[in-house]
Amino acid sequence: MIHARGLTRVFKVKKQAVHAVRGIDLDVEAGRLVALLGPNGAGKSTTLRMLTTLLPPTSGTATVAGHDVARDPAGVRARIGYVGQRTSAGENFRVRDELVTQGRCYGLGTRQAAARADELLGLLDLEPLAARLPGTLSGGQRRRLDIALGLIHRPDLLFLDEPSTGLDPKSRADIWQHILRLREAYGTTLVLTTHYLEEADNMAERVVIIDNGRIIADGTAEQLKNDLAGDHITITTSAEEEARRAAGIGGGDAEGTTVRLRVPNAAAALPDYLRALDGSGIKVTTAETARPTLDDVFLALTGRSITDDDIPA
Ligand SMILES: Nc1ncnc2c1ncn2[C@@H]1O[C@H](COP(=O)(O)OP(=O)(O)OP(=O)(O)O)[C@@H](O)[C@H]1O
Repeated sequence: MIHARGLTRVFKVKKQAVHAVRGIDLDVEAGRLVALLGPNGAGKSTTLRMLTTLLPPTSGTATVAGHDVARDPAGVRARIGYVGQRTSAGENFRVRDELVTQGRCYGLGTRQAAARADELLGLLDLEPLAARLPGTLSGGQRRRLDIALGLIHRPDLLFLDEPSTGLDPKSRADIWQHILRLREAYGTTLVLTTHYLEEADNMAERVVIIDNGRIIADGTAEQLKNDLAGDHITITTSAEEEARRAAGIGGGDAEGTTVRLRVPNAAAALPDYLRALDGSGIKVTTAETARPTLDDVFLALTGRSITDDDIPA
């Protein structure tokens, strides 16, 4: 469904080059749900905008839904839907009319557009809001309308740029429920960007981590966590001197009376570690294990947290 090679975009800002995307290779098979995860400014939106033909690449190639983004942008657009960060609904038509008008814009006949609008109103739980003006909808409801607008022409592939950003936790969960539901109903390939770690972790089948314009990791959340981060063991001791010794024994870091280790399988490693500490006369007061998060993966790869603000230009 997507085949991109060396996709690159450089912006010129006051004669300075901003390397937003630095040679991305990406293949996405039909029917997949892929999350592009990365900190602010990593290049996620720019990648999406190139794949959706909204922005020409500086170099590199991409075929999307069987059409080349540079040579046949109209062919790409006819087969994809795009839900951008800003709302796409206008203010003049009521919700259902907005959908029908959008369908007509995509070349559907009036009856066909109306039938499709009704189908999407049902799928996205917008039926009770069909006669409202978009301006009167809540953030989450508006987002659902945006998704319906992106789906009106039955695209094979839907791009969503930060679909849940700016929503409260309940509306975020609700948007995800609808995204998963439409995937089940239509088998649409979904490519979305997010900087919410838990969402990428829990919802996407595949997570592509982007940093500083490059793909730095690509796989299922479980694969990435197992291969790149490892589990954590955290223990506390009664004295700082004991913590330092305990860190030495386990190969971890001590901070005050707390020691953290990274191990491939914490549940299996903990009993041996505790025995070793006991044998060295170190008194452990608490011990716990934890699975890594995608932020641990990002940290292991870049030395930074994904929520850090200081992103290189
Ligand atoms: N039109 C533009 N002109 C100049 N620089 C731009 C433009 N669009 C993006 N950039 C720069 O390119 C880099 C990547 O931006 P992009 O919006 O793709 O990141 P992002 O990962 O989507 O971030 P966010 O999560 O904040 O949307 C940033 O340094 C940004 O400032």
